Amino acid sequence: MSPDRIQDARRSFFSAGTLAQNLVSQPIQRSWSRCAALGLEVGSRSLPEPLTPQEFAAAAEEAESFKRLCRPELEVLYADAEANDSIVILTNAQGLILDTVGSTDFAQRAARVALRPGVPWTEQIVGTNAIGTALAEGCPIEVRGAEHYLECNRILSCSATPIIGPQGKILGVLDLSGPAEVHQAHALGLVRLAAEQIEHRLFDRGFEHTDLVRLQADPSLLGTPREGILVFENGQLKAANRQGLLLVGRDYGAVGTAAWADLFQDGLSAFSDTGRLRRIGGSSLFGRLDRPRKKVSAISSPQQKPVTPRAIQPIFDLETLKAVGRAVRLLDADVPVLVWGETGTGKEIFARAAHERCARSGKPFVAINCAALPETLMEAELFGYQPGAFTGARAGGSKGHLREADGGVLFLDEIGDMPLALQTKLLRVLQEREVVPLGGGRPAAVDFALICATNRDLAELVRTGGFRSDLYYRIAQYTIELQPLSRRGDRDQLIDALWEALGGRARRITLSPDCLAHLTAYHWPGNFRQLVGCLRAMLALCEPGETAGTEALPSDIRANPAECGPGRTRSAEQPASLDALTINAMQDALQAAGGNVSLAARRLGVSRSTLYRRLHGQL
Ligand SMILES: Nc1ncnc2c1ncn2[C@@H]1O[C@H](COP(=O)(O)OP(=O)(O)OP(=O)(O)O)[C@@H](O)[C@H]1O
Repeated sequence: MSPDRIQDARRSFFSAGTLAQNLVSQPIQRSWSRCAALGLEVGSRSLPEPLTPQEFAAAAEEAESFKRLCRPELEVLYADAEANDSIVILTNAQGLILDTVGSTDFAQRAARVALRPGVPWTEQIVGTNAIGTALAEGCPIEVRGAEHYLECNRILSCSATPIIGPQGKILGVLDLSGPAEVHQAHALGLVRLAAEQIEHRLFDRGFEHTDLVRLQADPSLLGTPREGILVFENGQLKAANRQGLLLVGRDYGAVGTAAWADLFQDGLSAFSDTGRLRRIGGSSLFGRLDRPRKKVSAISSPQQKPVTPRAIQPIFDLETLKAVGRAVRLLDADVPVLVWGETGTGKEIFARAAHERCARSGKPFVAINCAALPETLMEAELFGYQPGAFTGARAGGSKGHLREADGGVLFLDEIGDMPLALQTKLLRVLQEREVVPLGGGRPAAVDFALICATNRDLAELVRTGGFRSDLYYRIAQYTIELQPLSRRGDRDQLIDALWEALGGRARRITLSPDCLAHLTAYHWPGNFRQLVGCLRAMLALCEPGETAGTEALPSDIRANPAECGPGRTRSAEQPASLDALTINAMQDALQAAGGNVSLAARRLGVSRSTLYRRLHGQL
């Protein structure tokens, strides 16, 4: 919808009180009417109240398994969001923002209208918006600029979709938000696809005792996230995904009410495991039946126990494998290890690999991201607390992550973001090997091996007073540096290995030589995270047996000519335009910074996202 048409629609709705036909979509019109009926002030500038840190911690803990379930898709979208000055948002079923990842620049702008973790974005509180309206309408929606009810939210352009559980209950919302002036035509498609994959994974476990039917009009899509799923217990429809219901022309109202015989002409017991299924009053479909394997009593509900995302085996080059070996020897000798690397270079994956191979492998691996924990909660989360230590504390108290790591390995990610007061406390634990929980109580002995990680210059932080020197010398006895992908000369082999690990070969999807050349030439500022995310997205968009050409690539990678990656040479004969000189200067700065976008942007005196967008032809 063009901005002018939205303005016309606003004028007729807010001044004349009428809804002009077709100026904005029906769902937006319905939402405006709901907001008007609630008496929301369009010009209101008061921001929605965030939850208190304790309330937010409780909500985040409750949603922990849901967040874990959505993590692979968040990583896929993260790469796209960072490149497009946008953020990915995950909320719970009440529209409370649990997580945002993506462009730091845009996240800061979004925070000015309280689009940030800890704030509920329901229609009742912030008027028409993609998250709240997707919840109210129960379907995917895009809300652009002035379609937002409140004037202050016009700076946003957001696409959101509810994530729906097997019984039709909304579990949360996935949203991609960016600046209103940039129309991201593919954003809604991307979040829908991601939600479809999350919803599909919900059927991986918990339905072993039931008849689970996979459906598709095209048999080659059976076994992919595009397939429909219907679950029957004693012939009654008990669960389904959206695609499954669409294929049989029903909605979630059919779950719990419809029977097999209402949907198909062929009897369930007569259906052999794979074949055609004739619908009642419709065309036939291809189906595959997973027959029950376990007794009902042994099964817990899939919503209570969502599956953990399918992770791929890490792929290490020889250098990294040797570094893992060194880390193992250090951990076994009780020497802390510091892993340094740009974002997404696989610092946590590296730490996990070292844990799996070290003497403490049978014991816990506890990973804590010091940048992700709100400062107010970090102390309680790390050191634990006594019952009633503070308002909002869990009744039984908490052991704390340091004690949870007892016997195993503690991984402190983004250690450079730990507040100074906690650095002092952590140093004491490392020296005395005991933890004193908040609110008093007896000190408890702890024994863990320590791996810290950062993408910051800790020595510089020490010089500027942001990091305690004594803690620095304690944790940085041995530093391992992980190379950014921009510096790796084996990117083609790496892409090939990741493609295989992600299932590309198993699904008979090949990368065309041109496509592989683009992927190889690209400098991957988001490193493994961006590369894995990009390959996952390409796999999701390709059909089995297909060859992925350059059209399957995200636009920024496609726009980066294969021969013009880092290390390209400039022709001395060609006169350079101002624009070309700027781009070249940016590319040189990026190369000089070893591919570190933040560092290059700092040196050039421009923002990270300006550098990024400029290099990818978006400015
Ligand atoms: N060696 C690897 N092989 C395969 N995939 C990897 C590898 N390293 C990282 N990844 C992928 O990249 C993602 C990010 O990895 P990880 O969280 O370890 O990076 P990080 O350097 O700790 O990131 P950050 O600095 O943002 O904390 C992983 O979830 C995984 O998908």
